[in-house]
Amino acid sequence: MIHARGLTRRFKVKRRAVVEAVRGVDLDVEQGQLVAFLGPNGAGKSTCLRMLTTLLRPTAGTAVVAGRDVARDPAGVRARIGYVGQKNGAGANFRVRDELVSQGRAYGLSRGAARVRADEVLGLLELEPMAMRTPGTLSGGQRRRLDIALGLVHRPELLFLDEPSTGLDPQSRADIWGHILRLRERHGTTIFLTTHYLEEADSMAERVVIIDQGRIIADGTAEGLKGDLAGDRVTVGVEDGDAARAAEIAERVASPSEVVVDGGTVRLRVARASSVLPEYLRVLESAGVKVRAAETARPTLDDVFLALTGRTLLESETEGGVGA
Ligand SMILES: Nc1ncnc2c1ncn2[C@@H]1O[C@H](COP(=O)(O)OP(=O)(O)OP(=O)(O)O)[C@@H](O)[C@H]1O
Repeated sequence: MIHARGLTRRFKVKRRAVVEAVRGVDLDVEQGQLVAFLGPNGAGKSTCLRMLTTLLRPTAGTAVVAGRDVARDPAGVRARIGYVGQKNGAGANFRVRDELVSQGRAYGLSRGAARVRADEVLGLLELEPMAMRTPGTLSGGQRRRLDIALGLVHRPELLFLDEPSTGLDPQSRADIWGHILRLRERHGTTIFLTTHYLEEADSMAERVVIIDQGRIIADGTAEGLKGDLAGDRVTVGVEDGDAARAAEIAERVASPSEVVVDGGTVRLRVARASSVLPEYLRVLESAGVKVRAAETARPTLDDVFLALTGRTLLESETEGGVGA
């Protein structure tokens, strides 16, 4: 569905300065996949999305999207994809159903066919009760559903969603996700979305692609990335005087990728806490080290980003972007 090679975009900002927003991105997305595209502010997500949806020409590289080349046949790409941007504008004055009908007409459907399709997408996004209202009277979550409905009128095989759940309350976010998952399940739609909510990407998407400073730095299932790149955390509390020995024992029995001693607390990063912890506790006990507390935690996608870049995604966000 998406095949990008060496996709690159530079922006000239001042007389000589150039921002390399996207630097040689290779990406393959197969039909029916749900991919979450993550990265801090300024990482290059929107620029990638705009190139893949033909809104922006690549400086270099190629992309074939839904079987059409973005540079040679942008109209062909646009006819086959749906794009729901961050701020989509359904006009505030038309009724919801009329908005959908006119979108269908804009895609070349006859008046009758556009009406039939409008009713279909109203049903798909459970917007029937709002059909006769104007978008201005809808809640944030309902408006977002209307944005998605508008992106689906022409039955795209591939849907791009830029931050579909941002700015919504937790219940509306869950509701939007329910609809996204259903769309994929019932219609096999390929979905490529950006999100700032790491937990959502973790639990909902089958594939996570992480971009930083214009380059893809990780690509895989959330579980795979966390297992390979971050590892579980094990925290053990001992007497202050025993901490160094507990750390030394950890090096021997737990194969940790990281050991940090902080007062009477020993923090480890290990591949699989559930199999390491019992043995570690047993050896500590037989060495006479008294354990006050022991705790394990699964890694998060932020731990993956930290392992790859030395920064957390959240830190990078507050830095206000890490452009080239
Ligand atoms: N039109 C432009 N002119 C100059 N620089 C640009 C332009 N568009 C984007 N950039 C720069 O390119 C880099 C990538 O921006 P982009 O918007 O793709 O990031 P992003 O990952 O989508 O960020 P966010 O999460 O904040 O939306 C940034 O450094 C940005 O300032």
